[in-house]
Amino acid sequence: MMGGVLFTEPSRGGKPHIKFTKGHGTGNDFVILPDPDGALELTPQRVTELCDRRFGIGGDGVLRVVRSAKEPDGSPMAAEAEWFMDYRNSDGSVAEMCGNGVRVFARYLLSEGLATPGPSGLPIATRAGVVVAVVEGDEIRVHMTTPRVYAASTATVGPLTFTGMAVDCGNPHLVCTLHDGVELSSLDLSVSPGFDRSLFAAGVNVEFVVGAEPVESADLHVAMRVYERGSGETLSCGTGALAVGAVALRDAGRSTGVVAVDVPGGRLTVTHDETGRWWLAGPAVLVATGEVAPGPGAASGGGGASGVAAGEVAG
Ligand SMILES: N[C@@H](CCC[C@H](N)C(=O)O)C(=O)O
Repeated sequence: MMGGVLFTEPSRGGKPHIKFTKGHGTGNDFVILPDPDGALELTPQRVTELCDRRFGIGGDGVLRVVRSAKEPDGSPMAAEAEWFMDYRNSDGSVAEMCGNGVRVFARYLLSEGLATPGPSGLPIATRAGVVVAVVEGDEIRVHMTTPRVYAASTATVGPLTFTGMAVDCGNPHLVCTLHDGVELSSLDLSVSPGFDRSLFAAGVNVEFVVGAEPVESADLHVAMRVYERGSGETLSCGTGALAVGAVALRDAGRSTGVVAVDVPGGRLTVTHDETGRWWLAGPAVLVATGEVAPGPGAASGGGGASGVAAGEVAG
């Protein structure tokens, strides 16, 4: 395990240094900030600085680790889940849920000894409700909130228009199936796909999906790429995979089943089981710890670049 970390401590020169851990789930990467008592003022600017891949630590988002009781969005769930995942996209925006993030968040809590799973797993509060994480070796499997497939819509990528289904996974998704002859790798996702802003007033995460060769471990197998609201194209999106899995099972006329979802960063597995639960499973890895020197005025929300003062990489 990496060195133990907990929020700020007076450090060199008397400046408070913020401790962080870096982690990822299938290449969807996060800066994890322990803030058990909710003392950290995490402005959108601070988030963008931390997530900057050249001037900061780099990440698709930030996971602030705060006790539910200490966070207004989390306190209604405090009796059910001690810890709240405060998720921020790399552009500083707040999101309701992050499927890879919550798996990495669980790995972090367990690695730091901040939580012990109960008989049914480790409950974690999110803006989309309480989810429950279960460790299975290198993988973390999460009982997610139920995805709701609710409307047909379209997305555009350059001159191409794709039909898709809107899916609510706590956060918004639009799952588009590619037409025959269009390669997943050919899509230019360097800019946001076009979408119906009257349907997705708060923005949307857009998944592009193709069928893949059967695999033994799953009933269905697909591959996807994603353009995430607030982060751009990422190597993986857990809630995106959940949305894709829900649409794939629905299109196959199946009420239950296992869907292997290949993403550029690896494979996630979505399961709808006989009890009606939806599960998301995949690897969740912590790769480094370090300290960030707050920039000038950062504690009060001002600017300043993040300076990594010290770090340690997991072996
Ligand atoms: N990568 C995440 C989703 C993160 C939030 C999303 N960009 C949004 O704004 O809804 C995942 O693994 O689910």
